[in-house]
Amino acid sequence: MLRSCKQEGKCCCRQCCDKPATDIAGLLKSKNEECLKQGTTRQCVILVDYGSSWRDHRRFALMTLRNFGLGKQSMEERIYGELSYVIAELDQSVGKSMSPQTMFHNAASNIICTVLFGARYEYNDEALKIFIKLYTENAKITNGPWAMVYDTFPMVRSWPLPFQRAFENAAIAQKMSMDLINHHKKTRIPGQPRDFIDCYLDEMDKRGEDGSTFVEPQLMMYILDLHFAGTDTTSNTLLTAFLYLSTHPDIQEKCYQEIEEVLEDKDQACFEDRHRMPYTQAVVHESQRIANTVPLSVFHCTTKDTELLGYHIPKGTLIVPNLGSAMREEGQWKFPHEFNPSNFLNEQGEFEKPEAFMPFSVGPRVCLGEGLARMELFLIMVTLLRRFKFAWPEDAGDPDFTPVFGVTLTPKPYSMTVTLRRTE
Ligand code: HEM
Repeated sequence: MLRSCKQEGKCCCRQCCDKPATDIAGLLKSKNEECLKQGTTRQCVILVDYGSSWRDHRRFALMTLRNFGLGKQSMEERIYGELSYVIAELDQSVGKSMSPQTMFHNAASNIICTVLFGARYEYNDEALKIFIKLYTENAKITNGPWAMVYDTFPMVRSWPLPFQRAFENAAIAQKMSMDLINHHKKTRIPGQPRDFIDCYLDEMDKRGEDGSTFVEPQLMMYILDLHFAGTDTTSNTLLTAFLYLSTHPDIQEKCYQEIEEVLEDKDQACFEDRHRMPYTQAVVHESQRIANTVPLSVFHCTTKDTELLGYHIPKGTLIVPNLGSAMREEGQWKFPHEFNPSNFLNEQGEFEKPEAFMPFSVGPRVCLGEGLARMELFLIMVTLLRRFKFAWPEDAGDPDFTPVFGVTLTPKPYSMTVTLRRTE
């Protein structure tokens, strides 16, 4: 299939995921689903099959995110609120080297937490540390060799092998999610939602109990879906971006110059400013391309017999969207194998997005948090690059760009030195 796509000069992944309607929007009962399903009878959005429950929950989340300010100023304010803590942490590292590993996870987690639970956690809060540990561990286990063993040999599933860790983690996360819901139930005023949980509880009241898919166990899983999806993805993309920026000082400097020129005396950037910053936009996108954060997307399956590039694909076939291959495919990119913002710039230096760019996937199951993630990446990168200069430490040896594989790709732990450019 890849060969016929190449012959036609088209992007195979896009043609596949973007098929009309919902031909491949289904999901098989995969090992991932089985893994995460243990201990609960519900799934919510990410691993749920195509159908009315998925559609209703997806619509509800998009509407609720919009009501809490996505695309409006209030989401920018949430991001800037969290950025002030990131800046405080980096301020303490000025003149030294620091590892950004947990900092970006904490920040991304807190931004989505303010929408979900109406609260953020201090960076040394035990609950935040536990959430992040559970998510990062499970992101590796569920696409790792032990998950393959689990999937291939049903008889070993109850044995005390390392995949049991994923179930233990899921059980702890579910309990934490349920505690948050119970706390909300005690403190909420119906009809006056403070956050996503309150909105969902209001929706449950509205729909009643007659066959509605809006029920508490779904809410518990929904919180975890959104919290995990909104944390490990954005943070690993930022980690990759700063790994490459600290090792490519020329690119970092060009970004800084453009940001300063465009913002002049303005205290901070807004998301709209991206249209006046083609080079920085290109760097943000190039970071996402090279990060290849969710390399195999979420596994789909065909919902009916379908045709793709002349191939017949029967209903129920497992589809693994290889987003990573699209984002490095020769013929689709000027510089497929190097970190080079020119991949997103035309001859006139204007920002241009090739169709093979699909870190959020495409089609009906496209990432639900794309808008939020894009806003976070732009505002965080612009703000930090304007205030600080990041460099690869002289004594750190050669950088290792090989990521650690999992549901998400993670750069190996690294440090960068931090210098202050401006104080206000
Ligand atoms: C750089 C950051 C992000 C990347 C690269 C990313 C990527 C992806 C990808 C590849 C998928 C699978 C789409 C498919 O099945 O075809 C996905 C699904 C999803 N993402 Fe994201 N994501 C990011 C940030 C976020 C954020 C911030 C949220 C939270 C609001 C989020 C929530 C979701 C949800 C709920 C789904 C499941 C959608 C569905 O099946 O209907 N993501 N994401």
